[in-house]
Amino acid sequence: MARIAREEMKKRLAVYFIMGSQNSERPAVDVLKEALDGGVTLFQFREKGAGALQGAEKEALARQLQRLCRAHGVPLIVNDDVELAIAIDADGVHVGQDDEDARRVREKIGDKILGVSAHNVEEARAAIEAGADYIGVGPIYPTRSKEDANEAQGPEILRSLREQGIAIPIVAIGGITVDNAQAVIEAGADGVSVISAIASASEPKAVAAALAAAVQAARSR
Ligand SMILES: Cc1ncc(COP(=O)(O)OP(=O)(O)O)c(N)n1
Ligand SMILES: Cc1nc(C(=O)O)sc1CCOP(=O)(O)O
Ligand SMILES: [Mg+2]
Repeated sequence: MARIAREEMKKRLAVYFIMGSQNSERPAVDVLKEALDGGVTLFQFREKGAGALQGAEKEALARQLQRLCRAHGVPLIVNDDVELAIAIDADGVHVGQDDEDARRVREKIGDKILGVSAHNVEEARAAIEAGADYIGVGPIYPTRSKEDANEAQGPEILRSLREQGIAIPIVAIGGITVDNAQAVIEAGADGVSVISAIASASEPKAVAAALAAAVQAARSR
């Protein structure tokens, strides 16, 4: 298997849904099934925070969600837990600045997809050097889904990274909804990453479809 090509990565980032069992009152499997039917293009398993599953239960849920993703041809990325990603043969891993060193993660996961969080141009350059396939930039807008989130930076951070020559695929994250998705793509992101917009929706399929349409509309401008 070879590293994912840049253009393929950009396409995959279009509607990047992140979820763990703690993000919805409904079973995660049901929410993900509907979201995939709506057009989610990439999924991150992020089992984290109060009430998060651990150990064998966490791995069992990851494998359940992975079966769904595979049935839809959508890659599954594991958040933080590199050993779990390797154990279940996930498609990739996402790590932040306080997680395992990205260069070390690249060594461990070979050609799997590597996503790294970056909040400024220095972190973006370091992520590229470490072998990231994409960077997650946020929070763009205020979020209630991450306890230790930084201050919201607005879409200007995306424009600024592009102006400073950062060409790696970028997914924007934090407070993104159907209403502001076009603005972040126009500012330079290749896709949008969301938790609550889909996980808390009464109709995840409809929201995923609306996000896909918004990204597509902004891309074709
Ligand atoms: C796509 C994407 N972007 C950013 C993050 C945040 O990662 P991190 O800063 O490590 O925070 P946690 O998600 O681990 O709490 C992400 N998970 N995904
Ligand atoms: C997981 C995560 N990382 C962020 C960052 O800024 O790095 S913001 C965030 C939570 C995104 O959830 P919502 O779509 O509900 O705002
Ligand atoms: Mg992390």
